[in-house]
Amino acid sequence: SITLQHGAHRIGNRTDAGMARWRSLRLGQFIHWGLYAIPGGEWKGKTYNGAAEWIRSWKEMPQAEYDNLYKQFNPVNYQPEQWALQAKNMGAKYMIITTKHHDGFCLWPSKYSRYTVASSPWKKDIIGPMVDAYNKNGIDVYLYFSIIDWNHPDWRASPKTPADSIAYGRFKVFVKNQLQELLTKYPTIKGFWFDGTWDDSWKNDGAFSDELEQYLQKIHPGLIIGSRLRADEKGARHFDSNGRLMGDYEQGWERKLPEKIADIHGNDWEGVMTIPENQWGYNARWAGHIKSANELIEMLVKSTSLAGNFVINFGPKSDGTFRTEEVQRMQEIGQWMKVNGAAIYNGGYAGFEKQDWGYYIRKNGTDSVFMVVCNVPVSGDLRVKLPQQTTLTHAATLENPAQAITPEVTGKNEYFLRLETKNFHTPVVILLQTSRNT
Ligand SMILES: C[C@@H]1N[C@@H](C#Cc2ccccc2)[C@H](O)[C@@H]1O
Repeated sequence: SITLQHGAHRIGNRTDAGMARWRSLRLGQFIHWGLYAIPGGEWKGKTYNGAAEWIRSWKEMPQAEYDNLYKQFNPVNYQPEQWALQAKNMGAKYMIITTKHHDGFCLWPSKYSRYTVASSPWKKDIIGPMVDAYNKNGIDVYLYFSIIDWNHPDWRASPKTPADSIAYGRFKVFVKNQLQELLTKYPTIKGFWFDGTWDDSWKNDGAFSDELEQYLQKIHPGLIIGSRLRADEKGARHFDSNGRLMGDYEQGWERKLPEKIADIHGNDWEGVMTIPENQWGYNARWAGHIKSANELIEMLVKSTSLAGNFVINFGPKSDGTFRTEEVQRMQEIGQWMKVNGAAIYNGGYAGFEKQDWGYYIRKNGTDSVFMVVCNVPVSGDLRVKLPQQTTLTHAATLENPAQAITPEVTGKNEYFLRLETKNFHTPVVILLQTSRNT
């Protein structure tokens, strides 16, 4: 390995209580909300085919016109308490809100910028009431913050001249000030979710990203910050030039998930997922494949089975309401979580041989293992192969815990569980009590 000043400062996962809590939450809600919800993927009769929150970069969108959308930001139907209750009923235990996306518009009245809600017809702080409402409902809040800021005069993707470098130096002070301001105004937040850290200016300044992370931890000990913030002094991101994870969890799983346990290299990780293929902000026209509640539940189960968190994204409309399809997903997922949440919260890798019918999840630190059946075999027989020296002592679904399923023992550590019925409309969860033969 090579000597690095600004690589990973810790080997292995965090072991403190704050990180253990993050690890137990498993299901999060992402919210992308901002000026981009006003055009909603369309402009003057034309449809933007990219991600709605990137419409400012579309050649058909005059940047000055986009930058003036703040004069229309007035979410008269914004009800943070309703948002929080809806998230609670979905079973989300944490929420990530865009305080500022790449367009630079701040959903809080920052004293370091005029490009904020304070300048809009709405005038009031959006973030504060949201943090309060979610915390009141027992949901932790993380603040999304984009380093890229297309609106700020000192932002540079790739400084070319000495003047660029001086401007970008001012920009770094602005970033540090805004982050300190967010921590001061919203002290109950549990961490930052950084984005927009791929440009040269950031990638080639590993020292600053390192110093910034240490500064934030100093003023707010225990903050949880993913790997996307950091670069090392050689421009390596997420993993330093020695292959070690920087930050508190791997934050690269965006619209994709690991397939097997080897893919996570023992690191804490989090997957973030859109319901359409690639829309984070509100898009009036949802085209392409729209994920069903069952698809999202299976992704949540898969993530939990691989010891990771799973965050589902929602893009509220400019008036502060959610589109019907998103409300339906939250309700359907919530119904499943009400019955089966015990398999998700505090769930982790079981260490059992993967079977075709679905996923194993171990309740962390116990001998309780859940089978989540997503693919019901036409035979109705579920094969369970246990590790050596492990025996099955009891099995029953979470839906009918009093109705034990008598396993058929077929050989060394192998059982078949027969399902009473094969017609399920959502993944079915069976709790296995096992014991290790010491
Ligand atoms: C969490 C997500 N990250 C942002 C992005 C991006 C992006 C930008 C360029 C190439 C590939 C992905 C999206 O706008 C959304 O905020």
